[in-house]
Amino acid sequence: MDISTIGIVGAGQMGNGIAHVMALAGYSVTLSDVDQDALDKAVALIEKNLDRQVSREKISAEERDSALSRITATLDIAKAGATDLVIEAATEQEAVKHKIFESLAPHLLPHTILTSNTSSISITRLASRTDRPEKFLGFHFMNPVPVMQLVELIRGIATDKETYEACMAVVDRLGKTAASAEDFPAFIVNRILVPMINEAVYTLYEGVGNVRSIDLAMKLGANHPMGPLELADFIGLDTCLAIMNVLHDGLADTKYRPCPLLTKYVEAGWLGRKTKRGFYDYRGDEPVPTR
Ligand SMILES: CC(=O)CC(=O)SCCNC(=O)CCNC(=O)[C@H](O)C(C)(C)COP(=O)(O)OP(=O)(O)OC[C@H]1O[C@@H](n2cnc3c(N)ncnc32)[C@H](O)[C@@H]1OP(=O)(O)O
Ligand SMILES: NC(=O)C1=CN([C@@H]2O[C@H](COP(=O)(O)OP(=O)(O)OC[C@H]3O[C@@H](n4cnc5c(N)ncnc54)[C@H](OP(=O)(O)O)[C@@H]3O)[C@@H](O)[C@H]2O)C=CC1
Repeated sequence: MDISTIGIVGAGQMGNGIAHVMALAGYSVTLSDVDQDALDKAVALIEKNLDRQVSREKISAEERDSALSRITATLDIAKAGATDLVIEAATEQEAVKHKIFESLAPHLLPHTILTSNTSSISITRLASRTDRPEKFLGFHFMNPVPVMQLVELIRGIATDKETYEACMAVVDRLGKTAASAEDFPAFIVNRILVPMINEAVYTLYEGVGNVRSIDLAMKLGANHPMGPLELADFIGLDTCLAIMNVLHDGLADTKYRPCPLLTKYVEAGWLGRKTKRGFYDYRGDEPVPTR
């Protein structure tokens, strides 16, 4: 099946990155959100990131302009539904995602493939509430989308071969690499990465190190490009907590217990970079550790 139009639901940090790479690869993109402010910010950020690519001579000014002309931002979810491939990239809450797939249902074309960029939630369960579980796939990009090479593809129990192959062809056209994961809580990357981040928060909670020393230790001691707390702020602490809850509930093992300190930051609304405060405070010129 040939895919030329893409609908993205959710214009947060992942939605804007996915719109960016899809438009650059020549797809016609409809980006939707419930919030006009989120849409405006997403388009401005895409423009800024494309400009940076032009200034670093990764793309030409013409490629930037035609990519931008292929993106339509809208509050109308119906327009995102009437496309060849829908990628849901809204907040990591199962109820929110079910509601989005329900709202999309009347607007889908008969051949529309439905996917979710979820970090952790069961693809089989999301698919089972739609009219097309065989045309449903986990399409999991990594953050920042324009930079990261990997896309995890997760088949639900009913996903058919044609759907998987059509999405694999999209990954190829983006110049990215796919890894297949089975549909178990948090798939591959986050099953390994997010418990490590949670352990870093326990390390902070128990006073083994402070924010700076924990991040420094993992950057210089394990050659990670970002320390685990810096990375948690980058991902979003609400998303990290949601993933730990899916692992804890789905695998029923206490080793996935979310650290109470992570919960406390989320309860405070200190969600990391996106709210300008998390394990670091980003309101000044330089990030300042909050512990
Ligand atoms: C939670 C989930 O479900 C799954 C996940 O995504 S988990 C998170 C996975 N991601 C990671 O682990 C990221 C870890 N961090 C890194 O790899 C690096 O710190 C990084 C790539 C983000 C930045 O690298 P860096 O060397 O410190 O920064 P910098 O030199 O400024 O940037 C490198 C390139 O990335 C680009 N870049 C950096 N941040 C970007 C962003 N947010 N958006 C777009 N492009 C970005 C820069 O423009 C630069 O591009 P060029 O090479 O074309 O010049
Ligand atoms: N952050 C990361 O590193 C990664 C995240 N993911 C996954 O991608 C998805 C999005 O994450 P991310 O972009 O970080 O989250 P963000 O919080 O940055 O963005 C989520 C966006 O979805 C919007 N939204 C909420 N409800 C709806 C709705 N009903 N309809 C349309 N839009 C809605 C939010 O609007 P508002 O702000 O108004 O609520 C917000 O603009 C999640 O499933 C996450 O797990 C996957 C890979 C990496």
